[in-house]
Amino acid sequence: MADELLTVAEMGRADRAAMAAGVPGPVLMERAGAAVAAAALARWSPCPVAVLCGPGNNGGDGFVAAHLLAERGWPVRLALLGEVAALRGDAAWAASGWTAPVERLETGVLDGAGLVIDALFGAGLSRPLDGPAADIVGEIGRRALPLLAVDVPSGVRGDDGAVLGCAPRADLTVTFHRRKPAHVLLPGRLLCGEVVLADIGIPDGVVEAIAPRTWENGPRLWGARYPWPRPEGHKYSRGHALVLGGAVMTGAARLAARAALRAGAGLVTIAAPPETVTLYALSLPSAIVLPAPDGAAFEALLDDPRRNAVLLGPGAGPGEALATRVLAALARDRSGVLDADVFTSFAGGLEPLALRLHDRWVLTPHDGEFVRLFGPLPGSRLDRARAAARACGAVVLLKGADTVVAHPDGRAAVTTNAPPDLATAGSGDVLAGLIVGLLAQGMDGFDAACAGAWLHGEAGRAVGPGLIAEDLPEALPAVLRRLKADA
Ligand SMILES: NC(=O)C1=CN([C@@H]2O[C@H](COP(=O)(O)OP(=O)(O)OC[C@H]3O[C@@H](n4cnc5c(N)ncnc54)[C@H](O)[C@@H]3O)[C@@H](O)[C@H]2O)[C@H](O)CC1
Ligand SMILES: [K+]
Repeated sequence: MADELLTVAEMGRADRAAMAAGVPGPVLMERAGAAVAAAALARWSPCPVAVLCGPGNNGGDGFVAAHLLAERGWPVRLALLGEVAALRGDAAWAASGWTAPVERLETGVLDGAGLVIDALFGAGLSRPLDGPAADIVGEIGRRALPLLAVDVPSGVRGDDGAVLGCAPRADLTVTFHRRKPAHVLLPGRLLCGEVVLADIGIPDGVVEAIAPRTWENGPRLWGARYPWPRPEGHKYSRGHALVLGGAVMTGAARLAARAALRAGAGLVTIAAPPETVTLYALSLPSAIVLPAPDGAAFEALLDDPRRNAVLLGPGAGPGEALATRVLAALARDRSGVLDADVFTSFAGGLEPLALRLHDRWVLTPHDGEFVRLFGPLPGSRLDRARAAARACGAVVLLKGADTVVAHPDGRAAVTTNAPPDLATAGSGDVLAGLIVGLLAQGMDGFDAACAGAWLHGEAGRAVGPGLIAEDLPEALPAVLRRLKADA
């Protein structure tokens, strides 16, 4: 599938499994270095190159790439952090193939360079850059030199994309066999630039044996289960979403309801305060709008099992009334989405939710709402979303430029297609609507959250700068046409 994301430890297992399967380490390194050289040849015209090698196998890749570029007539200078004699294993083997001078790692090696190849640290980074490594990274930035990073930009932590101390901004990063979280989570993703994934001959069966639990979000993950309308279908077979409408912030539920319809829900009902029924009805002819003056009226709407998916939160106003409606929805066998004001209504009191939630429910907090409900959990966004999903029993979609979807069973997907234009009022309401619309059609919680997040990103890219939330549902038909064409 190649959308799996391997942790640094899993990548090490893959390397070892490949060697156990008869692919020697030097062959892996030779192929890695060749992929680096090929990427440089493809992207840049011949120019003086400064190859910066670290003391481990990342440096080994650099030695191989330097040798291959020099063979193609590129002027190459190579600088090493540490001594050649200190190199071990595959890196020592790679260095033996470099017969030109090995310079000390100092900023002077950058003089006249048109390209820098950063082979200082990769999977073995274990602490913030310091000393000569930090100095030369700073100088590369000051000189704004084009940079090709080997595996990851040095200083970026493979498992979460965090920057330890400092790290250069790469134009291109060549990584091997499978991408790591650092290539999709921020800030790592931004520092990597374009990521080239190179096959270094690790047998595919190796990944199956590792059975990774993290993917980059995309149609290959859930497309086979996308609920396309069937010829024999009708609106009642495409589910019925119930959206709780607010009395004041009516736009949120209207955006969500429209998005749910665009996502393909057969019917959408907005449960509205009586005084707002006309407003909702006028703005959404295809939605059913029913008055729900109190909790009992809302529960009466919930009691109809055809209303199989429920969205609560957007524009509902935090407090006891919303909490009561949420618990009423959870008391019935429904799927649904909890968003926005729900997290304030249950701030610090996850227990009542966790007792009733299951994995056909999706929570869609942004960072602030996440902390309000789950507290300041440690670790990366992947770690935190996973911990929250495990704690509450529902799928947790932690919104951001690198939205993470996590299932209570440990699966997680990172979404990388969201443009910054999506950071606008109402965008989250549309996302919640997309997800409840997909749930209504029978997608499971993890698939619906992943597909919703991806469609949301694609709609955002389709509209682009100047985007307002109202544009997003309208952009969906074109996105779905492309999704269907590519299926
Ligand atoms: N067969 C394989 O495993 C392949 C690996 N590939 C490349 O190898 C690197 C991983 O190499 P490794 O030796 O494990 O670590 P690094 O080269 O990333 O780090 C070297 C070494 O540096 C020390 N160190 C860590 N952090 C710092 C720091 N901040 N300052 C100074 N020194 C530091 C630590 O001791 C590390 O061990 C992987 O990224 C690939 O590029 C091949 O490409 C494929 C086969
Ligand atoms: K590197």
